[in-house]
Amino acid sequence: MKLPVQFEEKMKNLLKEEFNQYVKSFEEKRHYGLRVNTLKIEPDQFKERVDFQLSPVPWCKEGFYYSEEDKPAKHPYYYAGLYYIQEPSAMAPGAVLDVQPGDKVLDLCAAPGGKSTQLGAKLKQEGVLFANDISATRIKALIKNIEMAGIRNAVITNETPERLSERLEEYFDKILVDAPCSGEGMFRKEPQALKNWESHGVEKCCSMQRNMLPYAAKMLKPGGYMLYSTCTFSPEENEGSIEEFLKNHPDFEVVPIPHENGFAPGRPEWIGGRESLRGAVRLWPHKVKGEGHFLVLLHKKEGEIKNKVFIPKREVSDKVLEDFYNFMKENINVKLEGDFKIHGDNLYLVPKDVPDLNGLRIIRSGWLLGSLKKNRFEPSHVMAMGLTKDMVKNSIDLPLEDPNVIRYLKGETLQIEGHKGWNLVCVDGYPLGWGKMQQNMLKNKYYPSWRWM
Ligand SMILES: C[S@@+](CC[C@H](N)C(=O)[O-])C[C@H]1O[C@@H](n2cnc3c(N)ncnc32)[C@H](O)[C@@H]1O
Repeated sequence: MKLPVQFEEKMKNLLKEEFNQYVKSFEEKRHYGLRVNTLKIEPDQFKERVDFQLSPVPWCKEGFYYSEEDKPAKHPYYYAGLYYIQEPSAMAPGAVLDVQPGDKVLDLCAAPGGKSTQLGAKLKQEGVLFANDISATRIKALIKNIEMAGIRNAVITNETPERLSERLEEYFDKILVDAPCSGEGMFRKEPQALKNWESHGVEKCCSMQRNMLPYAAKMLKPGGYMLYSTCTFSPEENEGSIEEFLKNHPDFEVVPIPHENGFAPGRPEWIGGRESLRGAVRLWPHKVKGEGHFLVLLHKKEGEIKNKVFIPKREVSDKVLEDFYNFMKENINVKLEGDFKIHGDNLYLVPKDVPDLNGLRIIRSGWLLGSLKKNRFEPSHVMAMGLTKDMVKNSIDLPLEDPNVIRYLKGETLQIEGHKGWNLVCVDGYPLGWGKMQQNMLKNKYYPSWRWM
């Protein structure tokens, strides 16, 4: 691989005798990874069900390397949201940030959602995940990935960190800032990263990172944790951006991340930074089976919350929800508790304790249940993905080898027997979407834009 001369020279100066080993890693094959979605299945069960050649990623207990021949993106279980295809090093930030069910979590730079889906799984549907990204195009993949994963407690926003911070001051327990960066760690995985490096230089990225970090800090509760990560090697964007941040935020300190599983320490000496930055982590492609990454965990000092965020009472009248309640009575075995919200004709279940967000660019206010049409409720594909088979009255459970699985995913009508009306179509018990049964024919309600091609 031809690396930019300027980049090679810089890395040679930094790494000295280690440089040869480092640069040799660019000639080696990249590693492929997938992360099991524990909202749907446990890793052990998953391993038994698939015939991929899996071996564990040391730093992420749900993460596995797979072989190039496995093709996991072309498997019905992928469509059922049982796993997310993720570069192994990219699993590290979500593994290190200790998210607990019930936490309020922000993923500030979330698209396409690799880390959001990981954090969402850790929340186990309790608490709230705010997944934000500034890019209106990249956010489309974020929506799809969160919805496919069956995360019911996510709010998706398309905002600047500054505007978010005006409304969500001291609100979050945990924040991930997976910052835009020059992407040097991705040169081996994505040749496009080399081109981006030339247009999105280190300097430009530093300024974006240094600009957003104070807003992220403002949104963190006293006593909360913030994880900053990049997929680049440049000291300026890593130890440098954090040194700059810590200079202006004495209420934050570095929490050392254990240097195990091949994790190498931060290098404060490269930017004349404080010693505690050695507690950061660098993932080097010549030391781990994965691409280049940097992570640092920061803790905000304990203290009183000065800015209590106002949580409005959301009430939608039973009259408006009548068709929805009728649908629930006929089709769903559980009661959905919480606040409902209507946008246009879309009905959402809003996660607990979400503040008033009026005026912000909200892409999803919570779990999109469906739409209130004239005299009926139409459940959404997103609702199907967030359900389990035992939550519905009627389902059609197809075994993996049944050709109807692929037919369903292609959007075809199925000649099949089942209960009249709405059915949750599953593969081996895992929901794929809705179908509506009419006289031995299952009308396919699979999302047209997600179809198997
Ligand atoms: C490294 S990528 C995030 C990858 C993502 N966390 C994942 O795991 O899939 C950085 C993201 O930051 C977004 N971004 C850039 N500037 C931003 C800003 N000022 N506020 C929020 N997001 C921003 C980009 O659109 C990009 O999607």
